[in-house]
Amino acid sequence: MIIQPKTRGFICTTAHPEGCARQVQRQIEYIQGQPAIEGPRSVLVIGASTGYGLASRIVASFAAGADTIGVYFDKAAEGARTASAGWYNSAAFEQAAAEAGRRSFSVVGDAFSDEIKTKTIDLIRAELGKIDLVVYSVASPRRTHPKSGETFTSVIKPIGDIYTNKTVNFHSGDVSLATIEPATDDEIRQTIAVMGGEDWQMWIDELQEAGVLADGATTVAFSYIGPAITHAVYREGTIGRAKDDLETTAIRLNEQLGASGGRAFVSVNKALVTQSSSAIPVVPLYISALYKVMKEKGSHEGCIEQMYRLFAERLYGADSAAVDEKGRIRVDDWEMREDVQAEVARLWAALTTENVYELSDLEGYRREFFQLFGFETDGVDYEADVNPDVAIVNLR
Ligand SMILES: NC(=O)c1ccc[n+]([C@@H]2O[C@H](COP(=O)([O-])OP(=O)(O)OC[C@H]3O[C@@H](n4cnc5c(N)ncnc54)[C@H](O)[C@@H]3O)[C@@H](O)[C@H]2O)c1
Repeated sequence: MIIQPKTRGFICTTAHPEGCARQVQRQIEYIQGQPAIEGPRSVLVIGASTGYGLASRIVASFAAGADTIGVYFDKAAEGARTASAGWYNSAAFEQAAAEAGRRSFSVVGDAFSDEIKTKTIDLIRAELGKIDLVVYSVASPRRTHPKSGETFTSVIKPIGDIYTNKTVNFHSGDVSLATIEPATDDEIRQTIAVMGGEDWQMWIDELQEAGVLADGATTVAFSYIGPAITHAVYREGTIGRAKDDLETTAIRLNEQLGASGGRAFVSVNKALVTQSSSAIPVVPLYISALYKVMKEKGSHEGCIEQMYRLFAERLYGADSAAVDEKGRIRVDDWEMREDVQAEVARLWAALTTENVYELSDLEGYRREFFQLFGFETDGVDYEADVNPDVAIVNLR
């Protein structure tokens, strides 16, 4: 079939297998051009099919030469529906890993469930023995609690006061004011239940109890802080409360794993175009302004560059002890540089519908958004007939 993008708001409901494969290949080639990392040998990535999770899996496999298991929630093609981007990404990753002689396995299903945890543990036992790095990179709008059965929905809202700021429709370029009502206490509770640390803690507990975590194992999950412009809707809003909970979980896990020489970290990453970040009001316009400034300064990074730096310099490098006052790794350091933020703030104040393509990299944002789904990728013939039905080798 001929696959074209179909968008609904900030969601693209189709994905292109060849375009996704090329995006994965581009990330692998970037890693192959970097020095190898003396790092983990057996890696579990939870939330491994897109964004930061996929990039960390590529780094583990192609820079450190590790065996990997990826857990993710993606759908195969069915009838007239294409598979999701994460499915095609993972198919391409598994294929490339197999060709490079790396061992890798995919577990597709709900990482929040007991069933997928048990399945993953059985797979580790059967194939890898023990894991020495667990990357937790799940981003989801919903979670069903495995014990109580309650389904929680996360919201992205301010806390306390109504919040108004600029936002952009990145398809049309319209800059307008978004006004968001504050969250209720129950919405805060539910957002923490989805995006906080409880599920990460459950994974580590269950891996440890099953005896499949190596002594000295490391685990890392991802957080975000960002500038004052986004604080009300992000760090001081509902999602920020969830990140506070994730960061508290890291401190607890660090003690828990520390008993056998292990470590747990939160890494604060840069704001980037991913399926999750495109759903947050205000943030896409901020990212567009940030990209403009960081590209001009030559310090722009995507997921793969961020994850390479995290592994090479922080988790397994000379700077492994470099954490902030709250024990967090900061690979958002270049984003948060004073000169970068001063320039972003200057642009932010001036941004309007009339000048948005000039003062920000909205065109780059829009293109990267479509590239997440395998569209607008160089070298792909989008008029050609493609088979949407792509198998994942090593799917368990
Ligand atoms: N994108 C950013 O700007 C940014 C910045 C800093 C930190 N982060 C954090 O990084 C982490 C990953 O975010 P991302 O932007 O890479 O998101 P993403 O949407 O690209 O990836 C999310 C991953 O989670 C998986 N997933 C979702 N629900 C699942 C479930 N129930 N079971 C199994 N897998 C599931 C998806 O399949 C996908 O692999 C999040 O904690 C996010 O807050 C993101």
